[in-house]
Amino acid sequence: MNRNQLVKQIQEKRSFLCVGLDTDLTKIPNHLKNHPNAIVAFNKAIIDATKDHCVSYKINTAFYEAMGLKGWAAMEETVQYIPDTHLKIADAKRGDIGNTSSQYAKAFFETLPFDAITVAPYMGEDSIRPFLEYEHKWTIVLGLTSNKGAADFELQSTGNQLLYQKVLQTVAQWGNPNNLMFVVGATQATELAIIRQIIPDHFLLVPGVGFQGGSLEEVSKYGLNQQCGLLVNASRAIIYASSGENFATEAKEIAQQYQTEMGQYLPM
Ligand SMILES: O=C(O)c1cc(=O)[nH]c(=O)n1[C@@H]1O[C@H](COP(=O)(O)O)[C@@H](O)[C@H]1O
Repeated sequence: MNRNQLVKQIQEKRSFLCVGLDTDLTKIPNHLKNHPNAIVAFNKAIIDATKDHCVSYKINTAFYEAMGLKGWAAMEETVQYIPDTHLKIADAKRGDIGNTSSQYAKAFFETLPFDAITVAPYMGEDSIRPFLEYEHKWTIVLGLTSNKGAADFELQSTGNQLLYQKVLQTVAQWGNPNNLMFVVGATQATELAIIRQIIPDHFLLVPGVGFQGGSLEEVSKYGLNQQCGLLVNASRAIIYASSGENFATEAKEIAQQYQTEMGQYLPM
């Protein structure tokens, strides 16, 4: 999916919501737990219920990898079920020497039909290049993350800027706003004004609203650009909105609430 297609989806739906499929067998409703393909049944119901209110789905691969072969199969079936109108993100946080990153890129962009993958920048340019070589695919590099540990490295000073700012500035030169996004945690909304000075045009993937306490209003205030430029992710707040048989209806309700609020903030 290219940038124009993504922006068109956002305009049409008046939503920049990304639903996170962090599906955990221990947290899905009891009535589904004995289903022979429980994770997929849960994900399909969530996708059916929320697809009109979001423009993207993010599959956090850890939740699937933790289940071994069955989990990997569930991930494959889930990503194939996501409509092509929606940006399909593999939240895999990969990155290794170039030779190995090429295999990660192949796994998620060729073997699996993802549009985007999250990547850690620590190993530098050659670890990120193989992902950027794919046309119409997106590399989403960790910038300023939502967790407490962001203070350990990302927020440390390196001369006249913070480390995460150096990452944004440097990585932005390796790609362009059509194939590169950055992760910025919603809990870091006040930094967004500075971030927009460094990368005014790029899309940002912003997790951390809902359970982690980030504010959609703040994120929108400081993070929106003329083409929206934001994908705000919520996982647990949506998919576990209810642990009862009405889980999909409740998920839809929360997704719709996000959509309505986003519509009020969108500049276009
Ligand atoms: O890359 C991510 O998606 C990510 C980066 C970050 O800084 N913080 C963060 O929470 N995430 C992911 O975003 C999702 C947040 O989930 P909820 O807190 O349940 O909405 C999880 O899949 C996290 O792994």
